[in-house]
Amino acid sequence: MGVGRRMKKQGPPGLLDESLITKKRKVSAAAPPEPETANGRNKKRRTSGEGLGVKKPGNKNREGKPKGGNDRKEKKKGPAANPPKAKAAKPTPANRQKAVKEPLPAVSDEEDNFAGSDLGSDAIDDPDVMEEEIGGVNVTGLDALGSASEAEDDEFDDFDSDVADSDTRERRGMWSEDEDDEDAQEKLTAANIEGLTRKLDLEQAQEEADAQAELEELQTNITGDRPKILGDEDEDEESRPLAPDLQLLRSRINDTIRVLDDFAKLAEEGRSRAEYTAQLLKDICAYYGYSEFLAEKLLNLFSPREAFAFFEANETPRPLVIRTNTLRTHRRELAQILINRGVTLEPVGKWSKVGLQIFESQVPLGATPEYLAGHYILQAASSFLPVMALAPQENERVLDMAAAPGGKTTHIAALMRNTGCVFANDANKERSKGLIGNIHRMGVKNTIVCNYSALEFPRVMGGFDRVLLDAPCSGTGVISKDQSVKTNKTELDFIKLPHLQKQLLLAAIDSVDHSSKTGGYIVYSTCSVTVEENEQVVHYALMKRPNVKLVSTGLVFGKEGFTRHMGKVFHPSLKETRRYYPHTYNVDGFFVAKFKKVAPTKAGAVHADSSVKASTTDEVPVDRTPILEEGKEEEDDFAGFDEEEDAKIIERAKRASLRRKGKDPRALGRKGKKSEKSEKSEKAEKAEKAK
Ligand SMILES: C[S@@+](CC[C@H](N)C(=O)[O-])C[C@H]1O[C@@H](n2cnc3c(N)ncnc32)[C@H](O)[C@@H]1O
Repeated sequence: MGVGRRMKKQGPPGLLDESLITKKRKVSAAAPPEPETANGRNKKRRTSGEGLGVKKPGNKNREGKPKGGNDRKEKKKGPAANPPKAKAAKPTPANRQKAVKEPLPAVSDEEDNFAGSDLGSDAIDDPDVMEEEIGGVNVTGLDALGSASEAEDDEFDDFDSDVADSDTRERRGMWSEDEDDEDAQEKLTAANIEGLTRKLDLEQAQEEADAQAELEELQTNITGDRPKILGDEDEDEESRPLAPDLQLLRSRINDTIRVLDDFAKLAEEGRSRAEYTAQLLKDICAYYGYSEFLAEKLLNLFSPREAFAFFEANETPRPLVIRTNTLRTHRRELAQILINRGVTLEPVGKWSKVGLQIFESQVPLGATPEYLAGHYILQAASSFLPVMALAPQENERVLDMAAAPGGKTTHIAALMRNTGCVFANDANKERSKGLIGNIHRMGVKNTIVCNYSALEFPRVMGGFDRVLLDAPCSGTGVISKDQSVKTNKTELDFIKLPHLQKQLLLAAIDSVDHSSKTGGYIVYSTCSVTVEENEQVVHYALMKRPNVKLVSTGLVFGKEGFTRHMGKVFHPSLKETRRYYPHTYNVDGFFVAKFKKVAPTKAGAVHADSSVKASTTDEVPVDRTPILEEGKEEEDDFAGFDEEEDAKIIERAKRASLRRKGKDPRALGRKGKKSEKSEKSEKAEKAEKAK
């Protein structure tokens, strides 16, 4: 049982990062969000997770002092050291959880988002699992990503400004969409003020705790001890207790990280870095409940200290966020109504004009009249990002390749103001029903739902102005929502999934019209943080399709993608891609890459066996990119409804199919010729008769 589970049993987790909000508020509202240092994160965490009954990083234990003594000492410290507890009269995470944990509608548009992937439980199909999250409201502020007190333009504004909100605009208050409505704004703020005040109280308490923690750490560092962490070589493994001592584990994780941070000074004589790293890996697996395979993969993405922050963040839920459906309403109107219903909320930050972060709610957010009328959708904040990067324009033709249950499709349609045409495709029929439901509920009228394996594109249809591939993935970015990811991912998953993702991405590229007057873009996203599913997939596509290049995502925050990792070197333009982590931005882990297609795909670049059926859970994915006619390299790769060409492709597919079955494909040719002949003689007969 992982710590997450344990926490569920023992009560809700502590605050994720309240101080992040406070700190960000101190900097200029116009300043772009900056990632928190892993160090800073750790300090904050020291004050949370009390329900665990374990020590937090930086406590006195890591100095080798008796644990029990430290516990007592900490209790004595009182409110400053443990703000959430000290503020008992204030709303606690448990209160908040209770407030929003109301029954949800039986059929939720977005529920069961992890089910039914083509890759079954191996692939995470939807990071927007917000319905399930309602019980886990976290007061952490997404406004850490930008000030909440930013000018709010009408959500129907030109999209570019949605992506990169102008910093030069005057600040007009939290909700105002124009300068004449200060009264309305005052009312709204007053209604919401109670909840926000409580939040600020918590922030203050958190700050005090941080200061205390910093002091402690300073004291620890002054002592400059060399903690005894590693066991002796001749130590008997079997003599160790079976059940891990969580307190000890956590303390040792802290100490190990401290040693790895300052190896020369703190490591024991004759011990190597590798030994400490191995110990850390073991302890992380035992403490958080990861398989060693996955923990190592994740550990390798970060410095030890940052990895710890990442693993910690996976133990707490991300903030609950809703996206305003601008086809139906405006964010301020929606906020007003929800506040009147007893919801405490705030804009997610200046990076989005449509997101609202929910702090508490007296009503079930998945069953309000506004929800049922499609005024909003429960959607993880990071799920806004791929669509913002895609930046669909009015009157374009857009393909959403893996669309169910439609969080991003409905966002795309809203940005296009219901003009043009969106093709929302998903290989999973069951999930497509949820997609259709969301499309109807949210008043989307420019979208056609289809049910193909996306590997079939562009043979199904091509020539799109923009394509979004929000690919099925392992879900290592959303572990806080699905703790099973910690143990159910195997080496094979990280072979099969990237293989499928690569083929899907090639299909996405081949489905775009490079000569589109307004677009020619492809966005690839996953809710995973592994390099195999992200940089490696993008790098593969760049190698296979020299007719695309990576361009800026236009997103105002996010960490650069890797250009090298564990000895692998990727194309330098990978720095244009963006990574999102729960511990840096308090959003789900995500990856976003944006390509521009600059030329048609050369026919020679595409080789596939199109006879194989769409991928299913058990199949090892195979290359199913479309077959283009050889000798037509210079032509556009638009794959519309060219009957003659389609007939040839089908013929080739049939031959390939026969070959695969061990049959002679020439039989098909003979049959084909025969039928051609008989067709001719039939025509001749008819002509005779007509005479
Ligand atoms: C990450 S989810 C998509 C979430 C969706 N974009 C949203 O925002 O609501 C991935 C989706 O890919 C679908 N999928 C898996 N394999 C596919 C394939 N070969 N072709 C098309 N869709 C596929 C799954 O059914 C799943 O709905």
